[in-house]
Amino acid sequence: MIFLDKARELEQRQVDFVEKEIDHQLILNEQEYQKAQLETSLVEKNYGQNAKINTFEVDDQMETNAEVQQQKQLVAKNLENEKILAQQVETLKQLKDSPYFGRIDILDPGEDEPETLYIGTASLVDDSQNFLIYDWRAPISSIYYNGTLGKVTYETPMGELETTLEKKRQFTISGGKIINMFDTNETVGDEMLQQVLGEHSDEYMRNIVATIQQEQNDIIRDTKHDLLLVQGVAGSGKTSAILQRIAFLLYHSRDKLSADQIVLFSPNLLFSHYISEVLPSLGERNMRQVTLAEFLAQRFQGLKVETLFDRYEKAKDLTSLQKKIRAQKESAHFMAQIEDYLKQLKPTEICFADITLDGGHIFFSKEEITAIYQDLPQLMKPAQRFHETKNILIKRLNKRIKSEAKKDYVLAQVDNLTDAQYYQLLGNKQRGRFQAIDDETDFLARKIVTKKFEVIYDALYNNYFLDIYAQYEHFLQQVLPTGNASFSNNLEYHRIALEDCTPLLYLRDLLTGSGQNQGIAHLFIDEMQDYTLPQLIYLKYIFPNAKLTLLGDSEQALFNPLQTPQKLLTTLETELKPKSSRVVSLNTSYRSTSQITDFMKALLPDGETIHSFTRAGKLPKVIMTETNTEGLLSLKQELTSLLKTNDTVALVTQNKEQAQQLFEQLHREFETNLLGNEDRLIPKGVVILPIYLAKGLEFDAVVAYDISAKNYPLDQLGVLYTICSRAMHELSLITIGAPSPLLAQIPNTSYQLEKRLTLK
Ligand SMILES: Nc1ncnc2c1ncn2[C@@H]1O[C@H](COP(=O)(O)OP(=O)(O)OP(=O)(O)O)[C@@H](O)[C@H]1O
Repeated sequence: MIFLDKARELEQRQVDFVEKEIDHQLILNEQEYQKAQLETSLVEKNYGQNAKINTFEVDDQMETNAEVQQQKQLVAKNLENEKILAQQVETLKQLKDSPYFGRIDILDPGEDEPETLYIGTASLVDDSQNFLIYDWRAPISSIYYNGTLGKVTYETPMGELETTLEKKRQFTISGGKIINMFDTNETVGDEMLQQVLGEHSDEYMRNIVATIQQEQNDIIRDTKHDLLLVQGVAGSGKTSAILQRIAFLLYHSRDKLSADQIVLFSPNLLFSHYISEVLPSLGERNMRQVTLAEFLAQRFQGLKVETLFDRYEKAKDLTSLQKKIRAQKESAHFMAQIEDYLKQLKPTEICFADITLDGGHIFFSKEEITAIYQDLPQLMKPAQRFHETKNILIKRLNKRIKSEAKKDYVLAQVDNLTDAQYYQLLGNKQRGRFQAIDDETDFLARKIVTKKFEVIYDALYNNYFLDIYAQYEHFLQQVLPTGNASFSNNLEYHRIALEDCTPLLYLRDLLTGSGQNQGIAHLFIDEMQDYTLPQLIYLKYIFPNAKLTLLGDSEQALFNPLQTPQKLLTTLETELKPKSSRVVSLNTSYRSTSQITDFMKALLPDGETIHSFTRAGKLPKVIMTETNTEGLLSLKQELTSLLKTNDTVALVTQNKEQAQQLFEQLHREFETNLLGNEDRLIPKGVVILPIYLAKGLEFDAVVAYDISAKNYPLDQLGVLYTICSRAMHELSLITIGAPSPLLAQIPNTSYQLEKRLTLK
């Protein structure tokens, strides 16, 4: 005990010492920051004055332009500098509160004395280049996450190194004071994790760097594979792992990779907001984030794109023929059929469209465009041929601009230009500096005509001379005639079904050679079980240089059938053709108490593979009622009781309709928030939301209502499992009438049963 107190005292002294250094660096940084701010404002002021210089005389104008450009560059450089300093100040402030969370003592081969290293969210180096804190992403820090005491190895850019881990210590430091510390031989000890997981849910997800588990560390630090498939049970830290992985990748390829080259497809806007603070808390900029709905809406402007949620809501009303058609459109084979279709497509079958000028006057007719395409060598690929057709059309447009510019009406317009219009059209050119006066007139006349024909250029640029909808219909008529009616019908009402979106885009992009983004280096897809193979194939196609990290849990599949991780990997290897791939399974659920995890496990036929993390809580409750009135009364009582000890209580429903109904029934008595598609914030108190909006989220307590045989037949397993797995500390299920058969397989020791019987 005395020894422990002594050790703690020594460690607190070390913390104090580091804090002093942080204070010192903070003062210096803040001074630098203020200096940089002052410099920027001086340059800006100077820039403002220069910009006011008389620009009527041509020479003055040239001089001013050059000076202004120089000033502009200076401002940009200063602002960049300011941004870096501001970021450093921010990092130092974060370190000041909690400088580090780990310590390792290592003895390198040939050394007599072990070296002590402290590990935190960022590195801290003193004036003599001594590392007072090592960034958690540094190669040596991997020992903290992976190693148990004794001989260990770690990867460095120069290859694998060996050392001996003599001590591993974990800390909780807050406000510069050690709250808790202990030595451990485990990878990262349970005690600290229990403490973190026992806390209440927050508006934002937190980073997990202090307690990353070994199997999560494997995902975070994997730089070898082009396709990393993570299949993890609910709450196993998939989302957490990818966010730390992004921070890791940014750190490791600092000079080659920027946050803009990373795209994360997230399940909904609530989730996007929920995870938005993790990277900034690690001193990194956020990656680009998009939902599939946003991505598609951008590409189908003017059409209402069916969302995953619409698809889910209407799934129950589909006829068996509709289901069959949808399954065909959602198969990888369908994408292959598009490729085959294009290989044998005749030029006359390409659905070119007229390009018209305002007022409907045909500028390039579809016959003219078809003829151009037809005359090009047959050996060319469709995309090349299309591209060449476009080039020829642009050349013809330029020729037309040239000849049109000579017409009298245009020359008359040049004569009538005001001074301001004249200078605006001249742009960077200097008045009176053309070789001949006619050149200047010709230049201006062409500018006027170019402006007039801008719509034609836009149409060419955007490939509007291809009627892609007609083309897709033509394709459907050839390969899946039964699938054409619904597509055409939707189009008439300016709608498009989700299953038609990616095949249509793929057809368009292959035909026109457009749509690809070579600059994206990493593509992350969360909740990948909700994506169809054509969607994944298309995303891989448009981001050809991106390494893929796909995360999912097939048990939480709301839309697609279950698949084992290995089978899924084989399918993805065939369809996405990565150079190297790896599947990682995460089987421990960290989110929920062990009682809730055990309950969820029992729901699943193969649930024994799930491990619950040892965090104790109350048994989940199953409240059985017989009538709607009784069910509602029990629900109100349960919410009241849960609100006493939980910040956020979520009533998660199967669909939007149920959520709306419950909101109507509750909002007069409870401060209740009904969450919809466009919501970004999760308020405290009672929130009501359909399951597809709760994907990826977690709440202190979850209530599932009316878990009756009618609402939850056996095929609703994925939905019920996902609802239950959103709960961190408490879970209650209320049944009305005959309970769902899904509850039958749960041993009655796994929950607390309450029966509310009607007194007749
Ligand atoms: N190593 C860890 N240390 C601390 N907390 C962790 C760790 N791993 C996971 N958690 C916590 O467990 C919860 C679930 O994590 P996360 O949301 O990343 O899991 P998930 O696998 O994406 O879940 P789901 O698929 O159910 O949405 C979060 O609160 C997260 O902070």
